[in-house]
Amino acid sequence: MDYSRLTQEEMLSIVQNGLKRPLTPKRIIVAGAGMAGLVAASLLHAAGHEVHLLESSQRVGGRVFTIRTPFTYGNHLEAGAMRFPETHKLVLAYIKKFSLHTQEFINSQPHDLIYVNGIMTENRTYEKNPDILGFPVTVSEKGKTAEQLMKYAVQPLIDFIEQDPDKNWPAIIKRFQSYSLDNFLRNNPFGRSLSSGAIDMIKVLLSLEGLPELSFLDVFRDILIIFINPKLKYLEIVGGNDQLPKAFLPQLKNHIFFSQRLTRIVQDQNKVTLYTESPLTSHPYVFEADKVIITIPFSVLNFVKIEPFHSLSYYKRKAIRELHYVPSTKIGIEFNHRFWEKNGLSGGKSVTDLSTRFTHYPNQKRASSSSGVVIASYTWEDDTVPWRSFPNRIRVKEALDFLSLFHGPQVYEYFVTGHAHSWSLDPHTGGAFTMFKPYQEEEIYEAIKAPEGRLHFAGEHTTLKHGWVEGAIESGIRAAMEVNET
Ligand SMILES: Cc1cc2nc3c(=O)[nH]c(=O)nc-3n(C[C@H](O)[C@H](O)[C@H](O)COP(=O)(O)OP(=O)(O)OC[C@H]3O[C@@H](n4cnc5c(N)ncnc54)[C@H](O)[C@@H]3O)c2cc1C
Ligand SMILES: O=C(O)C(=O)Cc1ccccc1
Repeated sequence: MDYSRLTQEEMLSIVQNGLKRPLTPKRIIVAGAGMAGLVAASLLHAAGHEVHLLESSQRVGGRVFTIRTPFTYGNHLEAGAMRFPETHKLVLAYIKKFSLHTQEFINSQPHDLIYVNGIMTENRTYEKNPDILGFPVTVSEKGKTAEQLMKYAVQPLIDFIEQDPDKNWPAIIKRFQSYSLDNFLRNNPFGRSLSSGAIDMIKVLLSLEGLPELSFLDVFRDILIIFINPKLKYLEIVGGNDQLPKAFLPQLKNHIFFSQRLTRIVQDQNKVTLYTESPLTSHPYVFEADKVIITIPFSVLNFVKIEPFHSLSYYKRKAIRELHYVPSTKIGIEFNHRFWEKNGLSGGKSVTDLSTRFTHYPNQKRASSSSGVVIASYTWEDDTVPWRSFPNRIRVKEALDFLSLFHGPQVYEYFVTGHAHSWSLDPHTGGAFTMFKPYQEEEIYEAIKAPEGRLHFAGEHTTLKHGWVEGAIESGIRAAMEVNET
């Protein structure tokens, strides 16, 4: 059975009630203690299997990564997942299951600053008169915001999907999986092609300028449907999103081997043998299992020898080689006074065509201290490449200088400290999240998630919710069902 066809209701029921008890418990190893691995291990352990996790780092959470050092106590940088759309019901179900406190993640608001084409304005002014930014749009495109222009280009697609999602998505994939984002916007199949000025406006204001060659469908599904919906609300966990992966520790802490980097997998008729080494000491270890769930990002799975060669299909190996991981860098800067709040920015963001691109301000209305950490820069794909080349010290300094263009020299007066995380330099992930290139959805999506003998696969990359915790959870449930039922 293809458990990736489980409905949201079926998955929510599994989160609440667990899996059915197996006839014969198995020895199961889960490689990777990110959200996918934790969910799969939690469900299988509760069902009665003997479960262990192998994790190369020294923490759980993976790309849910709340960085607290070097910031003042109570402050942190969400280097990975920072916002959960209210439509991501599986994330919300686990937040509720663990009784975690949330608050609104304010994704945008009227006082958001925009500094583009040398013009400084606020979101509320731009929304009334988008042409203020000076993009060379056509007469028919005048008076429309980037979100409105994007919606105009994709509305026929949204309408077709809404008619009958289950029936229509396969046809959409067939017809549009060859389109890159750029190609779809320039040669719109619905006769709604946009001018290059309008496309520039969309790419700058929606932070898409770095990924025009990526699959239009993937960008549409993972980013556009979400970010062009002004009514959609987002949540964050008060005190740090890492409380979500850490909430699995009471159940799993005695079943996780940390600092165990998987280097080799050998499967035979009766078992799987896993070879690891400690990244700290290079000491080798060996583990055996009846079934294995691999949640390791394919970017780093390329460095794991999987034997015998034909224990993986041609298309699985092709997928592991080819799957694209978007680079991303986040730079957090702590200030001892939340000066941005006097401009009405509690939460919300600044958007610019300068190298910092998106800046996110913390929602700290209830904070006890006067300090706060701003995500001074959040970049994706090509936009993040220049930031990778600098050491952290320079990244923080450059980001602070860019911030001074928005907020003046007070940024230097209130500056406390800063820290940056570049995901493509992270040896545990090798990138931020997957995004398909054109044609990959039809060519390798099924192979990415398909089991291969005793090996099962989970992780955000094995779903069509690339770049979201919801996808990781969904995959963990699916893989747990596969292992439990076979
Ligand atoms: C910059 C950024 C921003 C994001 N923003 C959001 C957001 O706002 N909202 C949202 O919902 N999602 C967001 N995401 C996506 C979300 O964080 C991920 O989709 C999700 O956390 C992935 O979980 P996973 O279990 O699939 O993979 P991971 O979390 O990567 O877990 C894989 C685990 O495997 C371990 N590992 C790697 N190699 C080995 C090895 N050889 N041996 C053993 N263990 C190994 C890793 O250390 C890691 O713990 C963001 C991600 C990034 C990077
Ligand atoms: O919310 C974010 O910042 C994310 O990372 C979500 C996301 C998912 C897929 C592509 C880009 C961003």
